[in-house]
Amino acid sequence: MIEIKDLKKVYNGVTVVNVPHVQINKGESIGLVGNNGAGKTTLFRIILDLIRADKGEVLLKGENVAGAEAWKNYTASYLDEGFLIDYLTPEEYLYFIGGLHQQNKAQVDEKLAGMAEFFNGEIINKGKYIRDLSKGNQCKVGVGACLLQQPELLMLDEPFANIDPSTQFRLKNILKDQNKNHGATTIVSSHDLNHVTDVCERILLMEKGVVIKDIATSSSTLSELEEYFGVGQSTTAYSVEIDKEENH
Ligand SMILES: Nc1ncnc2c1ncn2[C@@H]1O[C@H](COP(=O)(O)OP(=O)(O)OP(=O)(O)O)[C@@H](O)[C@H]1O
Repeated sequence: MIEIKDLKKVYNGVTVVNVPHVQINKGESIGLVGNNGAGKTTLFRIILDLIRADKGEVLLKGENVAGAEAWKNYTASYLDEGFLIDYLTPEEYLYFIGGLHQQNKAQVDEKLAGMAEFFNGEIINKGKYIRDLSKGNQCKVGVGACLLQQPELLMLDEPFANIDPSTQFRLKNILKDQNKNHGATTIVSSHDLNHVTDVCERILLMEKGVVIKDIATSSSTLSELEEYFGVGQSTTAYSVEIDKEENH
């Protein structure tokens, strides 16, 4: 489905993406993790032809995304609020997106009805413009717009970051459903290792632009990632410091 070949992106003399080769097969669920500045969003942007690489290429179904159009028909993504149209209400925006995919109002309404739980009564017919929604509710609109498109490839950049725990739970079920029941290939970046290992069968770990680990998710993946990020370690060190201070 996706082949990344010899990809490099350089900003101000610093290589921020450097991926010699990664192949993602149809139907895979990919989690992209890595510390701040690791290059996750830049990689997403190159895959979506929002920015151009300095070297190399990204092929979707064998076609270089840079300059091609066909991939836009089967790819849906939400990276940030820049994907939305601020002066529209959510329903105006969602009808607009549905229209781009040859769906009439009734067809969009039917799909939106299926998203009612995910929207949690905060999105549709609330008399608010997208610009006035909270970041989390804007994210729901963006994800909703993706789902309307019934994409073969769904890409979400840090979708769990601003949404509440109930919505996180619902989004995880949506992602699993898209992947298992609709055959979608999903790529989700996240700093939440629990969510990403719960939802994704394969984890790509980026550091300084390089994919340094490519792991098939297993029962040990979460602890392996926690160890890499030093989550357990730093928590323990911090507790020891507190214990020391409390004993003085
Ligand atoms: N337009 C730009 N100009 C200069 N440097 C940039 C630009 N866009 C990204 N970078 C740099 O590229 C590197 C990778 O950034 P990127 O946003 O892809 O990381 P990330 O893994 O998504 O980080 P985060 O987890 O913080 O969202 C960073 O050092 C960033 O400062």
